[in-house]
Amino acid sequence: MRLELDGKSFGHREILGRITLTVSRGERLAILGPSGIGKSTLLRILAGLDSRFRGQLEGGDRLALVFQEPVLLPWRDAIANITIPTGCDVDTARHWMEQVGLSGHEAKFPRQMSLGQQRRLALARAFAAGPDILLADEPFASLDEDTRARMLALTEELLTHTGAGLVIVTHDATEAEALRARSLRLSGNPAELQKD
Ligand SMILES: Nc1ncnc2c1ncn2[C@@H]1O[C@H](COP(=O)(O)OP(=O)(O)OP(=O)(O)O)[C@@H](O)[C@H]1O
Repeated sequence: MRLELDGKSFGHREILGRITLTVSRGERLAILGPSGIGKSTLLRILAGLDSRFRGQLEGGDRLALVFQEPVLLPWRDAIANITIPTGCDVDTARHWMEQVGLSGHEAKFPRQMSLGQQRRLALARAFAAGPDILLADEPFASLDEDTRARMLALTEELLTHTGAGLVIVTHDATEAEALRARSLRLSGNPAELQKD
């Protein structure tokens, strides 16, 4: 995918300036920057969730999204939480649950799972969609250190295994390192991207 952004504003406030970004399969990119600078706004534009910007987005890639909140279907069990949104079959859903270490939890409802397990389920759902590029907005925030380290290692492994590309928004440069992602930093007003 390629984004050529000339600018993005909310009302009269110019949030993002000129930004050019290209990401393909196998490439990993981390977007760093302080709270409120426009990281999530940029990711939403890349995801096609916000089309009210000046510039051009060239797509064609299959995308999957992971957010800070797992955003699961509360009245469906774990397997259905993968099959319904992705359209994959039950065997594929089981395979991805196994990949993220959730074998045996297939019939559980989200509320019966810990936050770490729910996040892993959201990750399994994302990979079950067979994405060319995974777009992730702070998916490891507010996890305890051990769970965070395990989730980072798991995500790195699955990216390598599937060859999917990554754009991750994070406050934390160590996450970019753990994921072997190239770091770019949003700064300025309106914000632009600089090499970290
Ligand atoms: N829908 C909206 N309407 C108006 N202003 C918005 C909207 N969404 C975001 N903003 C503003 O745009 C700016 C950038 O927000 P954004 O959520 O992209 O920042 P962020 O870098 O992701 O922050 P954080 O790290 O805290 O999540 C903020 O000042 C925010 O208040």
